[in-house]
Order: sequence, then C-alpha cells, then structure tokens
Amino acid sequence: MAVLVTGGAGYIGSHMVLDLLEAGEEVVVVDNLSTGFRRAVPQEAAFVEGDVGDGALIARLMADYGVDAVIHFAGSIVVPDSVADPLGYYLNNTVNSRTLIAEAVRARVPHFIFSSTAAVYGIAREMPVGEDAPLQPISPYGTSKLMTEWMLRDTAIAHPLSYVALRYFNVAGADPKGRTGQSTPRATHLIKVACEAALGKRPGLEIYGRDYDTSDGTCIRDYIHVSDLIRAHGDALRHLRAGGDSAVLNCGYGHGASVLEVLDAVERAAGCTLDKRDAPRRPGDAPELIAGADRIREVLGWTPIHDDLDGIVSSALAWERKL
Ligand SMILES: NC(=O)c1ccc[n+]([C@@H]2O[C@H](COP(=O)([O-])OP(=O)(O)OC[C@H]3O[C@@H](n4cnc5c(N)ncnc54)[C@H](O)[C@@H]3O)[C@@H](O)[C@H]2O)c1
Ligand SMILES: O=c1ccn([C@@H]2O[C@H](COP(=O)(O)OP(=O)(O)O[C@H]3O[C@H](CO)[C@H](O)[C@H](O)[C@H]3O)[C@@H](O)[C@H]2O)c(=O)[nH]1
Repeated sequence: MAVLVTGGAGYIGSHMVLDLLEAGEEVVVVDNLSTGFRRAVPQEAAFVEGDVGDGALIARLMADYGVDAVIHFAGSIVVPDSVADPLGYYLNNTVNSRTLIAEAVRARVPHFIFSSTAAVYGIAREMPVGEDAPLQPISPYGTSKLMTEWMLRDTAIAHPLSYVALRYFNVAGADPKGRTGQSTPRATHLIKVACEAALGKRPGLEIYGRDYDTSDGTCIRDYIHVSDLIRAHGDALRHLRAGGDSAVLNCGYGHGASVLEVLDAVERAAGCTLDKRDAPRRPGDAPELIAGADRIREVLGWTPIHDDLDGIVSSALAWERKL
C-alpha cells in the first residue's frame, strides 16, 4: 500500500512527503519539476519525474506501487498567470486532474485528496466564508480548481472513490525542523516576498492598496502554517481510510492579519525595517478572506498547533536564510 503524491517536489507537497514518511507510509512522488525541485524529495520516497497528464505513467505507478490513496498537489498556482494563459491553466489544473482521477477509478484506488483553494469563492460577500457560500471564482485559476472539485464530486457518486477537497487559504511558513520550505523563484506570496526583502534578496516590496475598507486599509488574509495544513491532509487520509464520507473543507484558522500586520511581524523576526512602497490595488484582490473553520474541526477533528503569525513568519524567515 502506497500513497501517490503528485507535486511532491513543490512547496506544500514536499512537506507532505516528509510527514507521510514519518508516519511510516510508503510514498511515491510524481512531479514534472516545472516549479518543484528534485532535492526537495527525500531519498526514502520513490521519485518519478513525469506528468500527471501522462495516463500511462500514472496507471503504471498505481499498479506497481499498490497505491491506495492519491494526494494531488500538482498544478499551476499563479492567479495573474491564469488570467494571461487560461487555457494553460485549464489544461494543467483541470484536464490533467481529469486524467489522474480517471486512472484512479480504473485502478480502483479508493481515496483521493485534492488541493483546492479559497479562490473558488471569488469576492465573498460574508466573512468568514463557509463552505456553502456561493462559488464565484474570479480567475481561471479558481475556476480550474472548482471544476476539479466538481469532477471529484460526480465521480465519487458514480464510482467507489471517496475524496476530500481541501480549500486552502493563505499557506505560509516552513517545516519547523528546517528540512523544507518555499523555494519557488519569482514567488509572489506576501510572506515569502517580505522575507526575501528582509534578507536583501530583493530591494524592498510594494503594498498593494492602503485604501481598503479594513482596520488599517490593507487587505486581510487567513495565513495558515504549512505544517497545520499538512496535518489536515493526514487527518483527511485517516478519515477516508476509516470509511469516512467525502467532504469539501476550508483550511484556515478563522481569523486574519492585514498586510501591515504581516510586515510588522517580518520586521520583528528579522530585526530590520523593510523598504515598503505604497502601490495601487492589485487587480482581483478581495479586501478580506477569512476561512469559516468549523467544519474541518468537526469532520476531521483537526486542531491547529501553529496558529501564531510570529511563528509562521519566523519559520519562513529561517528557511529563506537557509536557501
Ligand atoms: N501556496 C498556496 O498558498 C496555495 C493556496 C491554495 C492552493 N494551493 C494549491 O496547493 C498545491 C501546491 O501548491 P504549492 O504552493 O506547493 O506550489 P508549487 O508550485 O511549489 O508546487 C506544485 C508542484 O507541482 C508540480 N507540477 C505542476 N504541474 C505538474 C504536472 N502537470 N505534472 C507533475 N507535476 C506538476 C511542480 O513542479 C511543483 O513541484 C497547488 O495545487 C496549489 O494550487 C496553494
Ligand atoms: O508583494 C506583495 C504581495 C502581496 N501583497 C498583498 O498581500 C496579500 C496576500 O497576497 P498573496 O499574494 O500572498 O496571497 P493571495 O491572497 O493573493 O493568494 C493566495 O490565496 C488565494 C486564495 O484566494 C489563492 O489560493 C492563491 O493561490 C494564494 O496565493 C494581498 O492583499 C496582496 O495584495 C502585497 O501587498 N505585496
């Protein structure tokens, strides 16, 4: 019995691989290294360089390793890129996911865990946003993920496949033991960018909009430590293996921090003053995005242990120093 981790050489997937190995699981990673790194995957995991859209390869891996669960991280993740290249995003996130799901059905793999996103909500009207809120993605990225959620929903009705789709809010931080972290070049995520600026890897950073209707005028996000997110996947895997029902669950803490609060935390952790410039609003940014976080606690019994912005930022900074 093995777990197939797609995108296991990427930021979040590499944390998952470490966690699964620690739990004594057999792990096989498939990753095309488009944004991931071979060195991010420990030797104890089987690694195959390849594409999730390659059905023959996926079929072979499922048979050879006796895969009983797929954890599907592989995908393209930059929202503005998805606006510029919608068909590329629908191909990599939706069409390739369809291939993976079809091979899982064919091989009778019983369990599937999918990396979805808060971007499926678009500009939510109520905050915190619960799983039953209207689904109105405003980017091809969000739509490409929502379509995969729907494929899983319909497939699980027609075939013996149970799944958990986890809608991540803002994932940040790094492995507390310093074994992996976010290595993506040209990253756009606030905490990553601010850590790079704090260490002189870039001159400074821009604050995209100070005129939002929020406490300090900057956008608010629900930043979740990558280790808590990974524990949610472990909980989801146990839930499915124990015969639990398919579920779609938000992954966040249920409270947020503003851009300025995040930058304060980075300055505290780094002991420096960042070079910050005010810039216009970034198109597509919602003023506030906070997870309604009750359902995941009820369904999976998930309890976060790293719900602390200073801790998230310190771990991200420690990894950035190591890079
Ligand atoms: N980082 C976040 O804040 C965030 C938020 C919401 C959802 N997600 C989702 O989490 C997942 C992982 O994101 P991440 O931040 O680790 O990104 P990442 O870019 O670091 O990881 C993605 C990995 O998938 C691989 N990959 C991409 N397309 C592939 C394909 N067709 N075949 C095989 N491998 C492929 C890449 O090489 C990379 O290793 C993504 O599906 C993303 O949409 C991330
Ligand atoms: O240099 C920067 C980078 C970001 N921000 C601001 O910081 C906040 C957070 O931005 P991120 O780019 O870190 O994250 P997003 O909220 O835009 O997006 C994240 O959450 C989304 C869910 O809506 C998707 O899942 C997406 O993949 C994931 O990156 C936003 O208000 C953004 O405008 C800045 O001010 N300056």
